[in-house]
Amino acid sequence: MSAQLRALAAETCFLVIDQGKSLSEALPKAQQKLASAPDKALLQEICFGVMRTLPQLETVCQHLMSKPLIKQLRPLQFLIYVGIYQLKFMRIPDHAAISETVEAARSLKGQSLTKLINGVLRNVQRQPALFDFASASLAVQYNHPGWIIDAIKQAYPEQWQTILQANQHKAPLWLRVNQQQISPAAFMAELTAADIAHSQPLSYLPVAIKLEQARDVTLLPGYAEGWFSVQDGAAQHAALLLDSQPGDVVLDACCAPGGKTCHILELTPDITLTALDRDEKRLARVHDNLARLSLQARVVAADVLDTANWWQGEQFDRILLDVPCSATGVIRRHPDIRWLRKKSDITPLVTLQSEILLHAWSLLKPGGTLLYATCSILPSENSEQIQAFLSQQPDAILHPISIANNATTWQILPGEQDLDGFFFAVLHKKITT
Ligand SMILES: C[S@@+](CC[C@H](N)C(=O)[O-])C[C@H]1O[C@@H](n2cnc3c(N)ncnc32)[C@H](O)[C@@H]1O
Repeated sequence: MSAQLRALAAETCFLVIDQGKSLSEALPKAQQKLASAPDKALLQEICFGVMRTLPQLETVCQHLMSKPLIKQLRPLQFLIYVGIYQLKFMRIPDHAAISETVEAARSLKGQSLTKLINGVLRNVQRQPALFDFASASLAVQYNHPGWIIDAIKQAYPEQWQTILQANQHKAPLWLRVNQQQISPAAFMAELTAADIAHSQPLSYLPVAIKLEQARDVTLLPGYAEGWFSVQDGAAQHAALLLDSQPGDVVLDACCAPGGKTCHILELTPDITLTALDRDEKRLARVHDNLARLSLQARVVAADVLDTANWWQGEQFDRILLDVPCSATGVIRRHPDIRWLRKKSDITPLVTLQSEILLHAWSLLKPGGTLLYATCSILPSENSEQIQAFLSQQPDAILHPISIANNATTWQILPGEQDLDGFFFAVLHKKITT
């Protein structure tokens, strides 16, 4: 636990909140600068924690500082948040949290601010009432931006508080066993032998294994051999619902980084699968995953809307559309999403989703199945999107989802059965004569 670690945490939070970088991009770069696994984990815990509590940290600072630090001093403002987060939410001894944070200010060119930072942190230590937010705005009480709170409240008048609270919890680590390599029972025996606590909580998804504690998955048994992949339990429903059959010609139209592509192939290796994505950088991960899991697909870098560039002229039996979305269902796993995503992003996303859906529909065989999926919990991207599509497409019908009590669309909310928030709709194309 060092001053360097605190300085890295402050710089990482600054890059995300002020510069708009994603935490999954900024954090690994910062972690590379630390040698030990515990330090890397601590850096993650602090950065995730600051993302989860930013409005409360800002509010406390508003009470203790005449004005926030600006311009080139912004990283030092984040250092103060890092210090307060440790004092209030972590089990680090106060004296260590304060002295290491003050020391970190020097490496962030804040020698002249060490007194101020020390003073703010000592006040936080002395005044627990600063953390009474009962009469604060909902944004501060729930640590989410107002527009997300409003949207969730409107869509889920009964459950909005539960959803916002679920977003504050750490997500468990879900694995998916690659049944082409090992059975779930044999894999769990390996975990038990390695003394790794695990459970198999979803009766209809025997390959979904939950680990309570975050770990370096490359050190788990069978990583290099392709025995398993990391994938949330909710996302593991996609390949099941697509239900591809041996011999099918299948399209995974938004495939990168390939989690669902690989699951489809693990269930039905004897299909012809085109895995397409327009992001070449993300497609590199699809190639890596296929290679590690010993699976095969035709991987194509193209925009699904630009058919002339990639389509070989044969309609598909099954299409998976895991469309780009607001990711409002996975805020607990990616706590920075709530700050990076803007209200103005939603309408263009809904338009793109509807274009992709309409276009993909024309590539589906009559009698075929299209699975529409998002990791969003906003109705505009989910149920309303599907209703609008059905009203334009008389040859489309919804297929009831048996694992969801035959509901015609399935919205999983974050935290339900310890899963991420996800949406599924299974669409059948009627055969018209
Ligand atoms: C939710 S992610 C897919 C996750 C993936 N299915 C998995 O399980 O690993 C959405 C993907 O859609 C891709 N995408 C967005 N617009 C696209 C388009 N017009 N054509 C093809 N891919 C697109 C993005 O690059 C992104 O990788």
